[in-house]
Amino acid sequence: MAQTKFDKQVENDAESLVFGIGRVLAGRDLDGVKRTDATFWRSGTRVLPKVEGKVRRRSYKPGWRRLSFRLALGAGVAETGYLSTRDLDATVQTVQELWENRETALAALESGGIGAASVLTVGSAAYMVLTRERRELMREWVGPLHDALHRPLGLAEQTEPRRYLHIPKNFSDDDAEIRIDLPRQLGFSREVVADLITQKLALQGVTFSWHPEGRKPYVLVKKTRKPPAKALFKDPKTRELVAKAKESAPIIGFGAGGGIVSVDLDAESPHILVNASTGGGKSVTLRCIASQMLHHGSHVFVLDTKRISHPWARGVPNVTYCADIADIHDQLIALGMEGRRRTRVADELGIGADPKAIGPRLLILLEEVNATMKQLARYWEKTRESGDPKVSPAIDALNEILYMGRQVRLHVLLVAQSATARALGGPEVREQFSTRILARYSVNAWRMLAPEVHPAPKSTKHHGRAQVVSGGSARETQILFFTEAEAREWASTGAAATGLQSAGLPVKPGPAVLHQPAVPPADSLADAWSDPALPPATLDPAPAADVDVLADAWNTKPEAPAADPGNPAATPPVNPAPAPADDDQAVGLREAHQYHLPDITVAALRYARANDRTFPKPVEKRGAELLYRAGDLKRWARNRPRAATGTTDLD
Ligand SMILES: Nc1ncnc2c1ncn2[C@@H]1O[C@H](COP(=O)(O)OP(=O)(O)OP(=O)(O)O)[C@@H](O)[C@H]1O
Repeated sequence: MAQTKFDKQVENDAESLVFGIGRVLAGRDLDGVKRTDATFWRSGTRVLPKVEGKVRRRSYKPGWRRLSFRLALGAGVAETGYLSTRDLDATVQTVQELWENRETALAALESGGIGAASVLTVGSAAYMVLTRERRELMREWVGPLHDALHRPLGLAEQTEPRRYLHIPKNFSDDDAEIRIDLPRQLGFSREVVADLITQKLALQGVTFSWHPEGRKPYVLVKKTRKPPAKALFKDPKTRELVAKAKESAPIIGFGAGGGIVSVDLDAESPHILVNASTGGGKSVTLRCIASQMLHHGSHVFVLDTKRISHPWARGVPNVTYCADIADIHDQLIALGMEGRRRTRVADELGIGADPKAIGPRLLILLEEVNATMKQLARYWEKTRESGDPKVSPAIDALNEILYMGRQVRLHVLLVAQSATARALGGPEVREQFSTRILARYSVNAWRMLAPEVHPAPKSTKHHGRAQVVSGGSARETQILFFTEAEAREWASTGAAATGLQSAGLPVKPGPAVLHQPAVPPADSLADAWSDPALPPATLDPAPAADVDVLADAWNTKPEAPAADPGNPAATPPVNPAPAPADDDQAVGLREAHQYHLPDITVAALRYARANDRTFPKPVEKRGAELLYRAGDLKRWARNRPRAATGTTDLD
């Protein structure tokens, strides 16, 4: 008897059902297409020939895992259904009650929902924070390595990267070990694979040990050429090397194999940028460079709005410590003037002149540039008068100094945290720092500050470990560590102590007192280092071309009207708050307390005189009593580490 259409349909459906159940139990794709070489017991490693379209990750899973998942899902659905049908009356009654009290139910759901949503949000935020590093590792390193490596290794693109790339979160640490599982066939080129791993993970000084034997071949990657774990100044050999280093090329630290890492401020890079997140070793780096330069007779200007960044430097000869924003403002302007004077001197001396004829090397340590720039802008906003330029002349001066050539022996060591690095913005400003020291940096900070080195080497948390970027390459460096006492001792000895370069110079130049007159005050830097044969420095502002680069970057003020360089008379006046006339009075400590520093007791002044190295030097004597310049005492009070007395108020 002929088969009816209905019979055929039943037969087909039964057949499909049997096949479907078979596929479910075998853990195969339900549409029956075999896409990968996965079996019931083994995961897949490649897509089968002639398979088209996207192959999902689940197609690589072994059959038994897919079966377990399906059984668990089915059991869950069945259990829920069973519970609700077991007592049908109760289920119906519950639904009816909910419907009758739908307002209350909705209100309960609403508040419950808000609670659940809050818990979910907090949970998600915590999850995001806790897994941030892991996600960054996958996004920045494991994923890109897989993209580059799967083909040379003969693996399918869809292979789960974590299945064969075992890369620890801290893979750039000295003792980290990277393991990469290899296909059994070994039909790949070791050179190509090793090269790709080194490049994609930005590894330096690593060796590969191949293990092709057995069922699970793999390669291990370990760092073998690494910088020393510590670089301490107290080590006699290190001290000897430091003593031999040139003034223009202080030792920054030691690289792979113990090689010296230094930067020649005359030949390579007049200014250095230090970027690190908090605790990344910024102060230690600055201490290391500044103390070595002081040892050779350089003069250092610490501009520190944080006030306590460099306690070791307070009172050291040739160090001017400015913690108060008014003094930082004045000092930057004086340094700008000095830079201009030096440019003229260099011009007059011509090529081949002794660079020392220009004056001692000057190093500006600018701490936390982001905060400092904001404070300078606010200070100028408060003090400027009508007719003054809108942009802070101190910011202009810094900008100008950054653009001065290395011949003027004026160097800036600038500290920025990563947020500030973004704010540095324009490539013009960044280019002035051809050497950049980065430690504990984010991928974004690296992209911002060292885009020429790609991919960014992974940052490590090893104390004192940094990347010194210059000339288009990055050197992993263990920064030379001076304790505060060592830095102080080293800075106070050598040329600084013999006065080799300080002859005829004020040990601690006073603040620049900037007023309307065209000639700088007697105690300004410009005067102190001026060659009498040269015309006095005038208060011309920064060249118009460079006026707003930093100001823009830190979003301070609109562009200042351009000054006419050929016409000093047209120069906009630079007009910070004039120093009160009585600042020049010579006063004893009691008078100082009575008339100038009422918040500091006479006893405290006496104590400071005996114990504080930064206490001003007396200028006169009245009988047995030592007298001090009132302005010096006030400046000292403003710049003390924590004292608020006399501090410039920006609010
Ligand atoms: N080169 C180094 N060698 C050994 N230890 C170091 C080195 N650099 C930094 N450290 C350690 O890290 C700590 C933090 O360093 P440092 O104070 O310089 O960081 P920072 O970036 O200035 O921090 P903050 O942002 O809080 O001012 C130091 O106290 C020291 O213990």
